[in-house]
Amino acid sequence: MTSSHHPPTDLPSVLVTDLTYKAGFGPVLLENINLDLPPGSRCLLCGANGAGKTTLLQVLAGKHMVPPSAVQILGRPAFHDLSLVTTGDLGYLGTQWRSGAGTPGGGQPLKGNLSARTLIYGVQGADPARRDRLLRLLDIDLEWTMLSASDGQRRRVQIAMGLLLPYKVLLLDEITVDMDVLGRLDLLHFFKQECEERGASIVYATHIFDGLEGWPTHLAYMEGGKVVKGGLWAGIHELEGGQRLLATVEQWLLKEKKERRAAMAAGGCKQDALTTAAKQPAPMMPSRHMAYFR
Ligand SMILES: Nc1ncnc2c1ncn2[C@@H]1O[C@H](COP(=O)(O)OP(=O)(O)OP(=O)(O)O)[C@@H](O)[C@H]1O
Repeated sequence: MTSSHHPPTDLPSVLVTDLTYKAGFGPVLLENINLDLPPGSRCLLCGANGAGKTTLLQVLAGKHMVPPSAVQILGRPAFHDLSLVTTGDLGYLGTQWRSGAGTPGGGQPLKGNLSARTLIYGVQGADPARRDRLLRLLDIDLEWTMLSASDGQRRRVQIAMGLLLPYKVLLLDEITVDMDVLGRLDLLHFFKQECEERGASIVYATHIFDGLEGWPTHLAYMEGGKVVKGGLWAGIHELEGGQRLLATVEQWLLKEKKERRAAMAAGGCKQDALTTAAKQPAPMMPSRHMAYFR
């Protein structure tokens, strides 16, 4: 099946509506998130460690079940419409090596000492010109083997595999972290071209802001599972007048840290009570099932 089954429309590339998500019986990890990214968007997803960026990207990638109306990618429900992945329309590149590189649904660890050539030429349906362009861009030696390549070299091969098919929506989770500065800037430039020339959309989670000035069209800043600042880049008043991105995000993070510490100090007595309760012996439970929760 090819993406020609889905003719171009004016639909948003990514539409998230009142998304709240919790993992099984666990805590709420994402709360009341709204996001509307038209074709051609480049959205910078940022926030402190544990803010929920990876969780949100994984939900957008269709890895977790949410109501079809909560997350629509190209007008199709992210979890329920498998064709998003099988056509290559939706790509996901995370920090782990995934068997279906660049696509959700993988997750097997890399096994065997495969060469870059085997991996890259193994991606079915890739356009040879696009493949050559990516090999040049990422400066890949096809003779690299994955067990002897460096982290950055392995990452380059992974990125190339993930980009071989011309995605319409690409989700990136900290993928440039092991790359040298030149490789990183070249890649950012390539992504910008893809959005401007093909109308692709990218959501990019990162803590590295070097070279990002002028790159994003949208921002989503997360705190505790919520998007607390977001929308069109031009509409974010703190970033007006050439204010540096790093300095601005640093201020937001500092403010959040102070508020979190103040809340913890205020909740000290409550915490003590919880700790005391936790130290009590677990009650006897009559069934094996309930014993599981002790
Ligand atoms: N399956 C799960 N069950 C319970 N809690 C989880 C689960 N997955 C993630 N979390 C918690 O959700 C929160 C958000 O995690 P997430 O990995 O999305 O953060 P992040 O913003 O990507 O962080 P970082 O910048 O460190 O990569 C964390 O507190 C994490 O411990």
